Amino acid sequence: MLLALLLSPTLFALQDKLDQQLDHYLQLAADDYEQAAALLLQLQEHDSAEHSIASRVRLYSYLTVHYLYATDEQQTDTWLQQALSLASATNDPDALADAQATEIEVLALRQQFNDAVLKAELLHQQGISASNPRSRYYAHNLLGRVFREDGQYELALKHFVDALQAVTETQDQRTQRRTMFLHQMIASIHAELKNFAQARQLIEHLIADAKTYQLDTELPEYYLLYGYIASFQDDDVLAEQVNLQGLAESQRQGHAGLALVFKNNLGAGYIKAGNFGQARTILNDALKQATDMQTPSDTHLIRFNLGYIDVAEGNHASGLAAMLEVINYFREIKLKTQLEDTLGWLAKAYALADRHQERADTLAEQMALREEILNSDRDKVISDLQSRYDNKAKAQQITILQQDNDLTHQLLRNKQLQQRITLLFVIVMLFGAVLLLQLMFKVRKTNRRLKEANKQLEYQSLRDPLTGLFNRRALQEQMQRRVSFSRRQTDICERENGFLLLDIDFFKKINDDYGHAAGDEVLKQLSERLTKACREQDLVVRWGGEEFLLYLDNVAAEQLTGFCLRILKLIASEPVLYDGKLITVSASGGFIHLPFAGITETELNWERALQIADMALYLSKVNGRNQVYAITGLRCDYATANQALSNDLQGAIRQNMVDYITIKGPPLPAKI
Ligand SMILES: Nc1nc2c(ncn2[C@@H]2O[C@H](COP(=O)(O)OP(=O)(O)OP(=O)(O)O)[C@@H](O)[C@H]2O)c(=O)[nH]1
Repeated sequence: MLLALLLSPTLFALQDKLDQQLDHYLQLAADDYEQAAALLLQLQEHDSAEHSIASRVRLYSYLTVHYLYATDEQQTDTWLQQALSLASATNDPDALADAQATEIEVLALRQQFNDAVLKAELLHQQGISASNPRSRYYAHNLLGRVFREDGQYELALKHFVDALQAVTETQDQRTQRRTMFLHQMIASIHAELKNFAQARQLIEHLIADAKTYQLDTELPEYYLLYGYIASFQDDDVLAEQVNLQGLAESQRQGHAGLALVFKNNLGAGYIKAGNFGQARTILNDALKQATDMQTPSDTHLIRFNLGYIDVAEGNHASGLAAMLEVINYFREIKLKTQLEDTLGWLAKAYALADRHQERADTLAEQMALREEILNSDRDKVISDLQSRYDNKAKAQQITILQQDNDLTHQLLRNKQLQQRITLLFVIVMLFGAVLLLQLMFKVRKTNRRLKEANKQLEYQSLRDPLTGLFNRRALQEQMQRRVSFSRRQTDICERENGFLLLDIDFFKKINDDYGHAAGDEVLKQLSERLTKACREQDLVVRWGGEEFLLYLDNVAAEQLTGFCLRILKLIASEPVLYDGKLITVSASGGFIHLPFAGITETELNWERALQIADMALYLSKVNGRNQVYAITGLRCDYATANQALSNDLQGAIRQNMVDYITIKGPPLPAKI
């Protein structure tokens, strides 16, 4: 084999034949598994005590791992026991390192991770004192991987560095590949510890080395890690570029599975950049491929990412439903690490959909799951340090969301309270307004009633209850108004007002003949007749028992006779009908103008004028009744007539001091 020829002659000299054949086996295993397996089984058959203990233990170790991969448990255990017992019996440090490392590898591959870590820790404490660099490399490499998976990154790093030291002492075909593998491990630890700068430096060297040494087969894995680091460094352009290279490389090498991972990672990158259209295109492509390849885990992951795009593009319900379906799948198959990651994205999706409570719940579930992962030995690998970082941030985020939620609730409660208060206020105001309106109506009504009552009272106080005519008080008020008006007006003398005082003739006899009620009826009917005869501005007053006073507005001297006659006729022409009986009625009157004969009212006021009218009425009575004596003027000056006018009108007439006219009433109808 060309590769074998390149091996160092010095190293060959130190190795026995079995060792050389085992080296050959390793080289074969990298290229042709079948041939390598066949060689190993040959070596098993030809196992003999001639070979060095270390070589034999190495053979048993290789057989153990071979049977382990072939899932032959019994053979695995047999050869492991052989290796262990031979190594411990001889106490050969190389043999011990190989056997113990193999035991750890078996435990790890059988997923007895606790035991693997325990043994690894024992081996670490005990120290690896193998002189053979291959054995040292193998043991340190294995411890590094176990501790890395256990999240004990410092220990892992230490063993990878030791392994690196050991590998530099080996100068064989595998040295380069082993060195690069160790660098890849160290880079991934840096990445997991978020030392992205160092991780990136290492992976960039590795990619360059892979190209230099034409180890292209390693490139897709390197690109995967490189893309991952770039994405975490938010170098999205580089991440996309690297993932595209990785995709091309894995497609070129026919690694369909890896190509699918790159497509998904490219999609995730586009989602991160908010480039949902491009993300959807590549993820749809990946989904088709994943469905064809029947890889449910990838299919679900891609569907999950597509669901997130839906949410981000506003299709909350369908997107969240798709994401939840995937989450349920991860729940079912108990892929805790995947589930934990996806819960983080689901929380983001809930944030986009403004569903804060669900977001808080999801973050809480994610945190609980992370806790569970931390406590579960098998999955501890993927989480730990980062979890511890993130959990704190998540806890804070949950508290903030919870507070946010509480605040929203509080605001909602406040709003509801405010609405209730407003409603209450409106109701109170409405009630108040209604009460106020009612009160206003009541007040108005009361006022109206009061007004009416006042009016009534006023009416009653100024009216005669029997006839409804004004009473003496009304006249007095009218006269007071007249006095105050005349003080302000100068033209008062120009207005010729007049008093016509009327008294029913023989009224006592009417009462006596027809009864008091008949007398009342006469009073009422005459009142109506007088009211009709007068104008609105005139005042018709019941002056006494059977006496009426007409206070007349603006009666000119020439109208006087006509007016008085009309009144006398009104009373006497038509008898009063009462209880089927016709009662003949007449009246006598005395008239005087106010002001009288150009005399000021200060000298001759309305009361004195009325006295004169009363005296004129008396003259009507004594001179035959059914007539009016109107005193129309003076024939002498007032000072001369004053005394006689005060108490003896008859004397004044006799002394020719006054002008007067007599208006005779109509002839009375014959009594029935
Ligand atoms: N029915 C009725 N009679 C009244 C009323 N007021 C006064 N009288 C009566 O009117 C009568 C007036 O009588 P007199 O003063 O003698 O006068 P007269 O009978 O009219 O005689 P002369 O005036 O001289 O024509 C009295 O009998 C009173 O009782 C009243 O409101 N109703």
